[in-house]
Amino acid sequence: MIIFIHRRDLRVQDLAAFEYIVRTNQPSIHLFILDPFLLRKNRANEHSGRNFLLHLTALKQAYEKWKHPFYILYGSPADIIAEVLDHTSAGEVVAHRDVTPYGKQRDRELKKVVEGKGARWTLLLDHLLMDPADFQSYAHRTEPYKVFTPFFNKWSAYMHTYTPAPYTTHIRHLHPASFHVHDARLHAYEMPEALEQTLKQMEPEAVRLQPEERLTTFLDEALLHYEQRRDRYGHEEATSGISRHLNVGALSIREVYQQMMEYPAHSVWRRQLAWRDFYLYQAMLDPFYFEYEKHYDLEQLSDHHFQAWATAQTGIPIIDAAMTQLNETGEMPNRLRMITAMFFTKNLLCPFPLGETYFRYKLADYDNTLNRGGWLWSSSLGYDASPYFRVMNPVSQSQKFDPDGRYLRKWLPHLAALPDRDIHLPQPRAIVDLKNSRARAIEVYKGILSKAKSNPEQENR
Ligand SMILES: Cc1cc2nc3c(=O)[nH]c(=O)nc-3n(C[C@H](O)[C@H](O)[C@H](O)COP(=O)(O)OP(=O)(O)OC[C@H]3O[C@@H](n4cnc5c(N)ncnc54)[C@H](O)[C@@H]3O)c2cc1C
Repeated sequence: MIIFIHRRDLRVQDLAAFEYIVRTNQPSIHLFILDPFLLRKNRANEHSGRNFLLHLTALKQAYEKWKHPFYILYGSPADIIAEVLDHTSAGEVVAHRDVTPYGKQRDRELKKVVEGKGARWTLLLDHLLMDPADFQSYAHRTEPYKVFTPFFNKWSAYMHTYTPAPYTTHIRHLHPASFHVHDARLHAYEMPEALEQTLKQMEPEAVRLQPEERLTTFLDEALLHYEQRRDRYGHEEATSGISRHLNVGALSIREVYQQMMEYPAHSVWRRQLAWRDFYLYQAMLDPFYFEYEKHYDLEQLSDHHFQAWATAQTGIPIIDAAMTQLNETGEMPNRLRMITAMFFTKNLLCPFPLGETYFRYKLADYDNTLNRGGWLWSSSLGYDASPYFRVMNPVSQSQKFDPDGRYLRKWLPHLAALPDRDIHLPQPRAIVDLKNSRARAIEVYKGILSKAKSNPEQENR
């Protein structure tokens, strides 16, 4: 018997693990462990936590539909797996590989516990389009690519040869197994009443999620115009909006890729999927990926303006509109993520990890690896990042990508009456002068980069 632990793979078809289990022809117990560590700081009530719990509710509904038992337990993953192994005859525990520092540490502990009980611990790759190890050998490389364009060229050739087909295994092909969760010791790992209620209340919304429909609608109706419209954030539906489903695994990346390839005008959007693979690949192969800040002296930066930025009180309309959208809905279009992150790190001289952490709670589509990639790029502190002397001007960005101020009027109704000519301009109460702060940022970041304690980019190239 196999125990399968769902993590960021909240769906019931096209999973590497299902394919693996069906080949072993063994019954399987499927469970999800709600880890209190990942729900700390009221995460369940933030957009990122809610998006995850919503999809977990949808997963529970899918299991109910297919009548395969599914257990949601609450507590330390290592403790829970030890108990489940003690209560079942399972000889193997299977999960998909995680790339974050916490995920890797958790999996080391799980491996120890599982092997300590005489069972087998199996980790499978599921959430990238390509297998990084395989890709490295295809590219004849020992070090990971650090620059996107050469990576993308090789990735394109690789994908052409090894097009990732979705797995055809579905939950209905597996043999369900169950165990007695009400045993006194396992009872301790039942979900707290409040969380159970939260999931219950999410049921009607979970039914309406339908990630596949969202993908199909985008491909049918918006893919053709993606290149022209993707930065026009005043126009909704210009981008796919699939990230909130993709990052929790409710959509399979292989399925997305296969469907996209059926449309001739896919090249620009495909490149975005390559950025996703690029960051995930870096996170797996570059030991510095999650600790870039340790290599720089960020002492000249401060959290002085953090509150004003986070609460949309900077007096720069495009920043305040974007932060209002984020705080209210958990969404923010890509161009606005770049602009707000660059404004935060450059004009406001705030350290990027502070903004990165804020996005962690607020973004519905939060993904540790992609969020870090975006913040490293915007702060000019990662590899292949925006150059330190490039500081986007929020006003000209706003004039260029939202010329009629439609987005600003939606999120900042108190400015709605202003004419198009004025609506983009800093308010009299603006907390920084854009020109002076830009000049200061260039000077400060030049210093930070030249005095890097050790240069991860060089060391690791
Ligand atoms: C500071 C900052 C923080 C970010 N944090 C996150 C995050 O936490 N989670 C997240 O999914 N994305 C993040 N991004 C990347 C990007 O903004 C989102 O992926 C995109 O806005 C999602 O919208 P969409 O699904 O409509 O994308 P589309 O434009 O339809 O693109 C399709 C898919 O391609 C991938 N993609 C698109 N742009 C990027 C990019 N720049 N980098 C990596 N992958 C990309 C995503 O998986 C996306 O769903 C961040 C970017 C920045 C600048």
